Amino acid sequence: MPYEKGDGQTVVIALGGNALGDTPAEQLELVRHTAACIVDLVAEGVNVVVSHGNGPQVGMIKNACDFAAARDGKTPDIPFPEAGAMSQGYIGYHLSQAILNELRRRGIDRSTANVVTQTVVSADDPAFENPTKPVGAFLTEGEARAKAAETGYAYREDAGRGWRQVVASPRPVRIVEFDAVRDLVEAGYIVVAAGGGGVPVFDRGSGYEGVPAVIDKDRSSARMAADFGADALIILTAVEKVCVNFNTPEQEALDHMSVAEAERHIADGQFAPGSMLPKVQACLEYLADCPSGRAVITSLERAKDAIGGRTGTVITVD
Ligand SMILES: Nc1ncnc2c1ncn2[C@@H]1O[C@H](COP(=O)(O)OP(=O)(O)O)[C@@H](O)[C@H]1O
Ligand SMILES: NC(=O)OP(=O)(O)O
Repeated sequence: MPYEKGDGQTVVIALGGNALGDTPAEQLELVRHTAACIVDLVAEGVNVVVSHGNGPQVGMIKNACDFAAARDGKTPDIPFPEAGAMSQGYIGYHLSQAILNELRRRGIDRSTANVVTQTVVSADDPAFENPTKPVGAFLTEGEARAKAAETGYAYREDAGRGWRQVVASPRPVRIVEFDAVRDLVEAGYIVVAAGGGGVPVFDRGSGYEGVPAVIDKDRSSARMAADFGADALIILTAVEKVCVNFNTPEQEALDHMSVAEAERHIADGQFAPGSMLPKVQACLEYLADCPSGRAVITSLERAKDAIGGRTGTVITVD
């Protein structure tokens, strides 16, 4: 099936933690399923840009490097932005390989491109004063307190699930490699970009400089979707639809929200901070810049049906 330039809609997909898992072996297994869901869209003629999270992975890489350095005294210190770039390479490699294998299995003549991406953030972003983004593995409170004393890193309780290291999560201002991503998409590649939100960098005028932080991948995906003027931003997570009164007997799944309705639900505290709230906020950021667009939150498994308008929670301006 040869690629025809310009056919189909362009969508930016943000992959949640359930698409990747927590260990290399788990990830290699899970991305086969993830790739099948992505190639379902490619087969429908959709031009796909894929972004993904990296919280567990960047924490794993940084922790392994810190452990090795403390143990052998020879492994160099690996700064956080470098660990973020490594996480993009590691996850992008698995995703890209799985997509290529699925394309080959279906006889679709397309290829992938991974772009290790930098994202400009602002030095005066208040997020630097208040670390909120969980990275790495879950710990007990005792383990977290011991780690904090040993390393000076910040740890917090994460939604009743355990304790995790937290780092600053500044707002994405600009995707540095956006022009390259656009050219690759226009040339017919399935592009993996802005993984982990992109490595956060300051633009010092004289050059870029890495920053120890993790940008929310849904917000960077929204930035990229707006820059594309994409037909849709698709946020894939573990639930088919956004709910009000989530996890209560009154839970109600939403098929559609206007921006005004979404803002009302946010004001009512319907979406949990650190999980669903940033996803809905990312959708609103995309729609603010791209008012004719469509933002969709759904599960990985229902991505194809959601593109076809058959499920998911769709958010539009009206
Ligand atoms: N109002 C809500 N409606 C639906 N899901 C919600 C809501 N509030 C919180 N959630 C939870 O948020 C999760 C998505 O957040 P999270 O797991 O952090 O995302 P990611 O898929 O990016 O890793 C859902 O799987 C669900 O368990
Ligand atoms: N960068 C990012 O948003 O990662 P998670 O989705 O794993 O939190």
